[in-house]
Amino acid sequence: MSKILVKAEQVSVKFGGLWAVKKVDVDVKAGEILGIIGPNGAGKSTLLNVLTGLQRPSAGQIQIDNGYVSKKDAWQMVKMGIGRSFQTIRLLNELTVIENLLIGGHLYTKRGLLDVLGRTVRWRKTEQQITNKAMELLQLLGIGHKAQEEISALSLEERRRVEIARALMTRPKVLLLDEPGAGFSPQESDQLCELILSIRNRGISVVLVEHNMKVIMSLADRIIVLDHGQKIADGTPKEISEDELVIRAYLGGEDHA
Ligand SMILES: Nc1ncnc2c1ncn2[C@@H]1O[C@H](COP(=O)(O)OP(=O)(O)OP(=O)(O)O)[C@@H](O)[C@H]1O
Repeated sequence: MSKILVKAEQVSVKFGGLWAVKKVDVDVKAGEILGIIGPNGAGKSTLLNVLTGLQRPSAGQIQIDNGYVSKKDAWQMVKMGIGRSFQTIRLLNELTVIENLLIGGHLYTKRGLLDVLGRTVRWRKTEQQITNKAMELLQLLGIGHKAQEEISALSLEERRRVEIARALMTRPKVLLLDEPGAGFSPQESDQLCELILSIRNRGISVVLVEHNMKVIMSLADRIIVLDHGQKIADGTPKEISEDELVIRAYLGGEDHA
C-alpha cells in the first residue's frame, strides 16, 4: 500500500455561522493524483487552504509524514514539502518569469546573511544551482523560451504554467493545484493533463481542484466530492461518475465540460 503523505482527520473550518468545511477526512498518498470536485462554494479552496497552512482549521487535525502540523504556518508547510498554486494567479507582474521562480528557490538555500552580503563563492554556487533548477522547470513546463519576459507580457495559460513551475521550485512532495485549467481552451486543457502527468511521473503527488470533468476524470486516481463543506463521496473516477448522490449534487445539474 502507498505511503500516506498528508492525512487530514475530521477537519472543519467555520466562517461566522457558516461551516465552509465540515468534518472532512482526506488522505493524500505517495504518487497519486487526487481530484477534489464539488459545486461552487462547496469548500474546495478552503480545504486546500487548510492543507497548505493558509487557514487554521476550527477543528480537526492534519498530519504530514505522521507529524501533526495543524498549527504550522504556510511557509513551514512549504518546507515540509507542500506546494501549491492559486485559483487567482499570484505572480509578481513587474518581474520576469525567471525572477518569479528564483524567489521560490531561495526558500531552500542554506546560505547565511554573510554569504549574501559578501557574495562568497559558496553564495554564487548556490545562486547558479537555483537558476539551473529554475531553467530546468521552465523547460519542463514548456516555457523556457519565456524566462526573461515580464509576467505582464504572458498569456493566462503561460502565467498558470509559471505558477506551477514556481510551486515546484520549493521541491514539494505534494503539489496542490487550485483550478489550474480555468479559462483554458480544450487544446490547452489537454496540454495541462500531460503536464500534470509529467509532474506525477517525477514522484510528486498532485491534489487537483478542477471544474473541468474531462481533466479530472482522465487524470485522477481517486476523487473526493464536497458539497456544502461535507465530503459526500470518495472513490475512483468510475465510482464517482456512477454515484447517485454526486450526480444529484454536482454532475447532474451543471455543465462541467
Ligand atoms: N474568508 C472567508 N470568510 C467568510 N466566508 C468564506 C471565506 N472563504 C470562503 N468563504 C465561504 O466558504 C464557502 C466555501 O468557499 P470556497 O471558496 O472554499 O468554495 P469552493 O468550493 O472553492 O468554491 P468555488 O468552486 O466557487 O471556487 C463559501 O460559502 C464561501 O463564500
